[in-house]
Amino acid sequence: GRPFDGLVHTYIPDMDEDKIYMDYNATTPLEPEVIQAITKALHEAWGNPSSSYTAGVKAKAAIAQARENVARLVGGKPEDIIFTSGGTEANNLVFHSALEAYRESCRTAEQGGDSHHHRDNSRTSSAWPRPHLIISNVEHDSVRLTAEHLLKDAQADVTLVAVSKVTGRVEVEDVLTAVRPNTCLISIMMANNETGVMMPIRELCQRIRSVSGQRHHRILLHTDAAQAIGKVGVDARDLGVDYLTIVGHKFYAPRIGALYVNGPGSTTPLHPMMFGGGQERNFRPGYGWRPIPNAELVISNLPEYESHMLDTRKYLEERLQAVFGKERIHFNSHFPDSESLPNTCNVSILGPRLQGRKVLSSCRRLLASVGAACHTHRGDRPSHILLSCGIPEEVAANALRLSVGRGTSRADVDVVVEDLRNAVETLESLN
Ligand SMILES: O=C(O)CC[SeH]
Repeated sequence: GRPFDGLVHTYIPDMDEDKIYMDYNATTPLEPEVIQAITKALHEAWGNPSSSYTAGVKAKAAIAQARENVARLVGGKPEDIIFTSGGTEANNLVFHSALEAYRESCRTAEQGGDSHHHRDNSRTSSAWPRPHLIISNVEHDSVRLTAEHLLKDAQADVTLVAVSKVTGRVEVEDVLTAVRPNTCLISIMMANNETGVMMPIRELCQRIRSVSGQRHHRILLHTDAAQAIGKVGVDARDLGVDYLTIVGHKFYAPRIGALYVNGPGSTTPLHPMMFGGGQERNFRPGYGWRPIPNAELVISNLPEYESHMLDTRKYLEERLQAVFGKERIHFNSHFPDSESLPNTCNVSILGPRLQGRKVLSSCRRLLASVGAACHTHRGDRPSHILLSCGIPEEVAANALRLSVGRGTSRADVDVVVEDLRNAVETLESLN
């Protein structure tokens, strides 16, 4: 791969030498140490972890080590970590568990002799209101579409709390206003994948817990931390969440996921969506890849990663304004009153011929996106996330999402800005 700046041993495998990757919010390459650890595990720890002979014992030990690594990464205990196939499964498991917990609390109330609620083993007796879910209007599709499905399937009522067009984030008061007696889950992402804006999760959890005492139905709290881990500190217990979603392929690990649950099945409800061979204490049976050996890399290097990515992103923004002029550059990820991820620059180069996809396809070296990778099917429509944040349509249409990584250098930024300048010149010279 290309030489890097020496900060970390990161390289971009299998990529043309002259390409510059700036789409780290979409996915990250694996660290060499991770590839080595996986290769080692494939050679030595291939056994069934339930088997008592060496290969099985080694496999079980590898999983235990990965679980401990992930627990340290998010400030939990190893028993709080449930491995999943990815972030989507982890998010779905949260919604499934929250609805099951709500139904159980309804049945418990009925069994308490509450006569006017007739006994009914259907999912929720008609006497009880449907469970109510609260999410934001800028969530990842694995949260938004899960909630949408439950609404369409008449399994739950859903409120999408709109982010503020001033701060780009969900405001705690607006979430509190949306709470109902039948609210059973609030799921708000820790940081948005397109704007990089961080949500006030800690304050939200504190305020919700302060009102939960007098309620019949517990409000469970979840945050999808996929975009935050590896970029900023993530401490589930400090945040005060019941669930926290972890995704490996956003911090140079394999494409697997995990769910932090504060005391799964005891302090916090967790109900399996699948049944089988007992893996993951039956919360999530079935074998999948476990190794996230590079948690130590994040734990010991996070301050350097974070400051390097912030420095690189700020340099990128300076160079964009220097080359295109401040009046032609609109930063869609600048919300002065909000915290944001260190690595994310969502920018529009203003002009009638400079739609994001056109500009990117005219670039020779830059590899980036106009928004979430899973929204590519939306064609040229501006990102609904940017529109929800109050970005005008003609500005959102020109959005480029530039997300830098641990190994992105200032030299890479210079190449990318020059590439963008050439692309814009070409597009504006077309008659
Ligand atoms: O934002 C991205 O590209 C990753 C989630 Se689809």
